Amino acid sequence: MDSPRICRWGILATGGIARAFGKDLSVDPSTRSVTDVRHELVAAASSSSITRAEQFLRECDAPSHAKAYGSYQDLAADPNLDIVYIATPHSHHYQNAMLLLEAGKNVLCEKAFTVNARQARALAAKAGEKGLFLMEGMWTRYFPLSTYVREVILSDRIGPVERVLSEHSLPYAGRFEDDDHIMVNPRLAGGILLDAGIYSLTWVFQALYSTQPAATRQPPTFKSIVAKYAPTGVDSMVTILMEFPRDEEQGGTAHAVASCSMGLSNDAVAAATDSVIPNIRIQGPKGEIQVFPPAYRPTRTRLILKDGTFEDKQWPQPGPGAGSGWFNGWGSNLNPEGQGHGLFWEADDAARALTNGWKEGSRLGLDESILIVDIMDEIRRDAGLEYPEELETTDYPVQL
Ligand SMILES: NC(=O)C1=CN([C@@H]2O[C@H](COP(=O)(O)OP(=O)(O)OC[C@H]3O[C@@H](n4cnc5c(N)ncnc54)[C@H](OP(=O)(O)O)[C@@H]3O)[C@@H](O)[C@H]2O)C=CC1
Ligand SMILES: O=C1OC[C@@H](O)[C@H](O)[C@H]1O
Repeated sequence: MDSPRICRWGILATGGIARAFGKDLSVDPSTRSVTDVRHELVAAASSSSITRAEQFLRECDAPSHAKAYGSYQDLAADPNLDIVYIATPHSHHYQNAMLLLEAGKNVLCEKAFTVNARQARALAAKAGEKGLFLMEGMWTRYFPLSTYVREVILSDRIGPVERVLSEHSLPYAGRFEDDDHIMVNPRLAGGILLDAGIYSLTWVFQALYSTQPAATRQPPTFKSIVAKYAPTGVDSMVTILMEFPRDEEQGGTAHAVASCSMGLSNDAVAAATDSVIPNIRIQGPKGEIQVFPPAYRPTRTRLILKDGTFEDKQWPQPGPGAGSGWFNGWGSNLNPEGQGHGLFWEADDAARALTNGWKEGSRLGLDESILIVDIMDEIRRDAGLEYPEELETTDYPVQL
């Protein structure tokens, strides 16, 4: 057997998800039956201070030779990296990714990919021009649970999908210390759509778009309703009604409802209390596949078929991992000590792509990332939601 390819990672930013990702890189891949790739955290940069980057590397158990940088520019100039993971707020993804691509770095960029689709297209074009790998870090697509759900759909066990109900809310309202919080600050491209709605859309797209034949699948038409968070004007609740054309053989259209809220508790409370209420339901004429909360990191599915089949499955994240100590807004520890977080699945996919010379993620290509940002653009436009000009621009470099 060939020895695994070691992928040398840099991490840009040192916040919550950066720490979870950094810790996941050190989880032994054999615990998830992965033998072709391994990861090494070899550098991290903090825009706050080099001391912060040093502390971050220690928290992530990075090897002693890992380099700490006090600026993102210094990280971009490091010649010893295979790829860089961007973990800044949405507002900064475009500028950060452009910095890295210009410096010749492969990039894995956290969701939501960019503030708008013009920026997503500009990044895809830059990556293409430079022959670099570029992927949106929509980790949920890479879980074995998601592979199983897609297989259920592709194997026709529930028949052609007719409807998807997809919900992801976070119980944050009233819990922000101030209006600078990442979730509600327009200067950080806050708002529930880019933060959480993208997961509701992810499940709709896994069921009704990426599982359809590439040659015939078509973008949906849709309508949306948006409520706003009064103190800052960002979106606080979004409901999207979608209609997907189906191919000639299936006929008609499939419907989807994708919703998200920063004030409701159904997702997090359901996860904390082990509720039996699914928040994703993918329905066809022969039955349905359900996914239980939270939608971004589900660990439980249920298949119910009209022939009497009842298939419950648990999908714990492998470990042992270091635990990120990552709490949701309801106080539930989403990644207790001893468990992996689950970000290693997307890291594996990116590392595998580098080995094979692929330029995009295998479960979410750039075209689909761009299409989803296009939809979010239109929802924001219809609701009169615009971020500050320097966040929406495709100019580079712009100081934010
Ligand atoms: N996949 C998932 O499950 C999750 C994904 N996310 C996504 O990850 C990204 C970051 O979220 P999260 O880690 O929660 O955010 P945090 O606020 O915890 O961290 C963001 C980091 O970005 C850097 N940063 C640079 N400029 C700014 C700025 N002007 N204001 C604030 N931070 C800045 C800081 O690092 P430094 O000072 O070191 O430069 C900061 O620590 C978002 O895109 C979010 O949607 C978030 C949570 C979960
Ligand atoms: O991606 C995310 O998943 C989990 C949420 O708690 C967080 O707000 C979001 O950014």
